[in-house]
Amino acid sequence: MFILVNLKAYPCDPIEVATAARDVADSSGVRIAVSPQAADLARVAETGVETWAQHVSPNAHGSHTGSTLAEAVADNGAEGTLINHSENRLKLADIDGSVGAAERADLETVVCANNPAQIGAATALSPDAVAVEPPELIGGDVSVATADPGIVEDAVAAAAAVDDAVDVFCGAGVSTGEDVAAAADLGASGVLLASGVAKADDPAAVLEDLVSEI
Ligand SMILES: O=C[C@H](O)COP(=O)(O)O
Repeated sequence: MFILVNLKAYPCDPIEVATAARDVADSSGVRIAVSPQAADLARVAETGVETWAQHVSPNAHGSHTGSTLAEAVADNGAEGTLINHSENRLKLADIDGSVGAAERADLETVVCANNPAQIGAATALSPDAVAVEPPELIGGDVSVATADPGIVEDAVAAAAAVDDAVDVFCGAGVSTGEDVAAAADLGASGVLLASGVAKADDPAAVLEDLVSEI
């Protein structure tokens, strides 16, 4: 299982989380990545943790004020990027463009989607992975794998029907090792989570728990 921790715009210390994630990944052997604000990418990457961007623009170099270029995040240490997160939705053409931009910059890609139908469409764009996240469960206390296991199973089936080389992750409300194990049992090969770590008093303890049943 891949554990991808999105720090969103939470007021946490990205270096504290990154350092804890690096240490837990090293001691457990579990793949863990941290996705900070774009401005924090370089210093998070310097900790040695696998570092992901939260978004990349479909644009290439040029007159695109405010864009976050795939090349720029890669140059600042990112190894992958989220695309089309529920809190940063893109048009289909821009999702396609962002996947292409990420591939040009050698970034791994996870395209987020709300439901299995969107997962099928996202899979057709050939990212490395897709992530299903029911928006109503994001930021809550109940894991998607507990609250709506069918959506994870349906997302896995929807992706496999299009391209079984694309991995399927799930997210929303994931905060414990039990949640990660439940996601794996439903066919997910990774989890995308945020508040469980970013809002925790002790992020290291949460990360230790997250890997405890893998
Ligand atoms: O990117 C992460 C997801 O939106 C899940 O967020 P959450 O773990 O706070 O529910």
